[in-house]
Amino acid sequence: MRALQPAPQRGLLIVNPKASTGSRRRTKWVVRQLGEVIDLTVRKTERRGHAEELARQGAEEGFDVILSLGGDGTVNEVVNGLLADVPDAESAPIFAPIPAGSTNVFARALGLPWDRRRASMAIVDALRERRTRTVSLGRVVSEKEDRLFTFCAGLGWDASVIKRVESYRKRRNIGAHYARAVMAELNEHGVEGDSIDVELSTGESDQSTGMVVVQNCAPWTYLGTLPVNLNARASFNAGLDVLILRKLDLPATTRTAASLLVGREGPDGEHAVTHHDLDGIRLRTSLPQAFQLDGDYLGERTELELSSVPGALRVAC
Ligand SMILES: Nc1ncnc2c1ncn2[C@@H]1O[C@H](COP(=O)(O)OP(=O)(O)OP(=O)(O)O)[C@@H](O)[C@H]1O
Repeated sequence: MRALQPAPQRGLLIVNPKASTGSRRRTKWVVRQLGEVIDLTVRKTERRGHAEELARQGAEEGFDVILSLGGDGTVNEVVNGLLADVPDAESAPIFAPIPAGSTNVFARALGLPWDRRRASMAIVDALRERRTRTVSLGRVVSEKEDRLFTFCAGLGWDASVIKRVESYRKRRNIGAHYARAVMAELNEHGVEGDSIDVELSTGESDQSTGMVVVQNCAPWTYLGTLPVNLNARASFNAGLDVLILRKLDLPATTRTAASLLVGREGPDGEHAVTHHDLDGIRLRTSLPQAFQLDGDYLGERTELELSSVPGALRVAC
């Protein structure tokens, strides 16, 4: 007598057709590969915010697995949607990020290969073998939102640069756009902004006049295959890490930039301090400052409450 096979998992693939390295051909290939291992439904996004609605609806409909095919913006929306109405990770669908953006930080931080085809096949294998792992997330509450983030949040200078990169619209050559945005930002505003007051859950406090970057995992981003580490010890198995750039002048910025690109440990010194494994961080500014979440510019904010959400999400990987 043959052993009973478990029923195939029901999967929902949420496709962002506008993602920078997606295509119809690639979507077809991904759908074919996934169709071999799960009972698959495919839905496409039509606008910003739609992936979140589709994921929320998918969780309500009882899909076992929800996958994104897009970049980190789509990952952020899908994760927020699938966890919106559930009490814990165990009650939510399993998530898997199939990379189709330009940097795909979350997927790569999970250990998926840089090569997009190999990354997709790694997810297919994990689904076939029903391999999952649970990771932490970050949460940000401000005057405008209450959202989860998968890898980072930033207030100040890095968010201003991201705003510029988005305004160039990054179809190709993200590295060149990034360099151009950094130079334009330096020329126009320099690196010193209004001060940001920082309060840590440990009771310590500090002040920054450049930027504060909070991470849920490492690295902060990639330039091509090169990881850029601001908080090199940040991990899915720990609380949040934070980098506070205290006071910046141009030579210090150049040294910090060099240590980010060349070193693996991230910056540390009199101008830049990091803190590891925190439960929470509160940021306050007198004037609104640029804010980014998972690499998407979201506008300006004056007050952010960031906290770690341990064991928040189950991922197939
Ligand atoms: N059909 C659509 N039309 C326009 N925008 C969309 C559509 N679907 C999703 N979006 C938005 O596109 C934004 C960018 O998507 P995503 O991050 O997936 O790709 P990307 O920009 O290519 O990735 P990366 O940031 O890694 O380069 C997201 O914020 C998402 O809300």
